[in-house]
Amino acid sequence: MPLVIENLSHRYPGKTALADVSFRLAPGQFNGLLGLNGAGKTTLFGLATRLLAIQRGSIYLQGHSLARPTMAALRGLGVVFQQSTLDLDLTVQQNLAYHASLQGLRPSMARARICQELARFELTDHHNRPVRMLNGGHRRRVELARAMLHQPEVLLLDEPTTGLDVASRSFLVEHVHQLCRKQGLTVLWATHLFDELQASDQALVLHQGRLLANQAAAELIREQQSDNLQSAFEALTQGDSP
Ligand SMILES: Nc1ncnc2c1ncn2[C@@H]1O[C@H](COP(=O)(O)OP(=O)(O)OP(=O)(O)O)[C@@H](O)[C@H]1O
Repeated sequence: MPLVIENLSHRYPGKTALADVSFRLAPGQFNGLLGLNGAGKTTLFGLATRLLAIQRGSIYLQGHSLARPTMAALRGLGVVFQQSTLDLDLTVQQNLAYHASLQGLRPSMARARICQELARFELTDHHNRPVRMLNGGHRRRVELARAMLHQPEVLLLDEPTTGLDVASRSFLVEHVHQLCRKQGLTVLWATHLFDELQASDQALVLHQGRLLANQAAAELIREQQSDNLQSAFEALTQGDSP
């Protein structure tokens, strides 16, 4: 299994952010991590990317525990954080080349991979422009291209479409779904925008630190006797509120 989370709990001073969360992601699956502000999504991402130390529970990346990860296991992970981490003064190409060198890609391999990802995200014409000159949608595409450079098997994205217009949002949603279908990429996509999930995507509902559902979006809608994912989510989480 690409990513397994077992009995994960996390507490900040005075606040439980995650309470006994367990799930496993199947290969090639698009998983929407659905939760309102404060549900615990970013905390979960922080633990999976080792920005936060695991207090209780376990995370396995392709069978390797994150408590003692190998370099090979860590290379299986790509991440797009909520806040952009691009260098605005560097060009698109320079941002990607820097990341490729951090990932230890040989220069010839790095050039080839950068070309492929620029083409995939329709950025080739922008490769020489400083990131500062790109619009928000194109900047997000650069971050995705960068996250895919080392060909990870698992991609984590924390609310990647926040603040983007409709066209940019659907470009990203469609391209990441294609990566799952065509390349077998496993995706965990945190969002509170319900239309970003397709019927066959897995919907993981996180509410007040607890995982309330983990099933196909269509199944969740049926089970909650709702017309769409948003009302299914509301039915599920309202029933759970204190
Ligand atoms: N450093 C911190 N110290 C104390 N409490 C925190 C800290 N970081 C997060 N929290 C709290 O933990 C809970 C979960 O936060 P988290 O950021 O993981 O949620 P989220 O689902 O990512 O929300 P958002 O969409 O707003 O980023 C929230 O109640 C938040 O206020």
